[in-house]
Amino acid sequence: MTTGTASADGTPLLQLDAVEQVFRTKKGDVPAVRGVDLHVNEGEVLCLVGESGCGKTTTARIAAGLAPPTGGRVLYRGRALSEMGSEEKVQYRRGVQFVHQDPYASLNPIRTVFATLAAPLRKHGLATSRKDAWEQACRLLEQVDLRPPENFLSKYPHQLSGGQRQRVAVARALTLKPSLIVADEATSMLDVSIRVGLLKMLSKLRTELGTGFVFITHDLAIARYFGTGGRIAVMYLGRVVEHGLTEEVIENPQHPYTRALLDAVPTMDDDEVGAVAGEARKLRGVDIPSLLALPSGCTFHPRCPLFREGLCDTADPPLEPLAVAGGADRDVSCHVVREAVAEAGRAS
Ligand SMILES: Nc1ncnc2c1ncn2[C@@H]1O[C@H](COP(=O)(O)OP(=O)(O)OP(=O)(O)O)[C@@H](O)[C@H]1O
Repeated sequence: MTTGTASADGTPLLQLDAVEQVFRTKKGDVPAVRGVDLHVNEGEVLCLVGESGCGKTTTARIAAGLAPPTGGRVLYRGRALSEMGSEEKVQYRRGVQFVHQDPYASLNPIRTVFATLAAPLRKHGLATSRKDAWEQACRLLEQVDLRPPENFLSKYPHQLSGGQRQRVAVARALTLKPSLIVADEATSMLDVSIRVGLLKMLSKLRTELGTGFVFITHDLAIARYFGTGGRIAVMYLGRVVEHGLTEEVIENPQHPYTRALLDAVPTMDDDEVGAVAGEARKLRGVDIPSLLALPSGCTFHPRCPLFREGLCDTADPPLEPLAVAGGADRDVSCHVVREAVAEAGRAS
């Protein structure tokens, strides 16, 4: 599987342009997303990873049009959502679907599976009759491997297992033949064996239907499995700190935060983690700082094993392309790594 393609004129399917999200709370302003630039091409998978609270869900909700950002723009096929007319908005809403972490919360408990799948088909005029809706619903359930579909159509969410509910949620997302699915920790509430089955099914959809994905997960092992052939963006305190091709980032991480996340993946072979400077692999601080009191300079500096006083605590490192030996298209925001790579380049 390879990365997706931009349209003929190079326009991504979906683009976040300097997106910000500040939540106003009684304790103060919470800058949950702080200037995020991301894009996903047709048929491509972009994984968003990072610890709890780093802004993944907020970014996903903005990408799916569920919350307008307080700054920046979201563009679908090159058109800013904020400037779209009503017909364009309908196309966007059909084209980009959201799959929630908790299918039990996202499915209407008083609707059968058939009613859940038929509602968007009817609303968008895609089913001409009840029989047509029933047949389409059967096909959708087969696509998500719920067979025989007739056994499921009359059931209510509480009569299904967690894995089956999430498959119904995916089937509902597929009703409008979307170009992009934004899946927010879609497998995290499931048991491991069921999780693997769902991931396999989503991968199959990716291949068979060519659907693009923004795939949110805190688990790098899952990102590696699902994101193969795509790109990965690692978030920390509302910012992207590293971005590149999934395999390259996972095999040769550059940002100390990405390296620390990979160290925490239990199944990861240590040999697969590349060495930047042979630094300690443990994070210095234990607690992630509060968004209400962000550290100066690089916000990762209080936890960073590469911390350099006077540099990392004063200047905020921009996310910029980094020439990684033998790699391509890497963006990293770290002063120390950038210096090390530049020095290595001068020495060679
Ligand atoms: N509606 C809100 N009001 C105030 N703060 C919020 C709101 N939604 C999210 N936040 C805060 O914004 C930050 C980012 O939250 P977000 O849910 O996007 O992170 P996440 O990486 O998806 O974490 P998790 O995996 O735990 O959901 C967190 O500090 C969270 O507490």
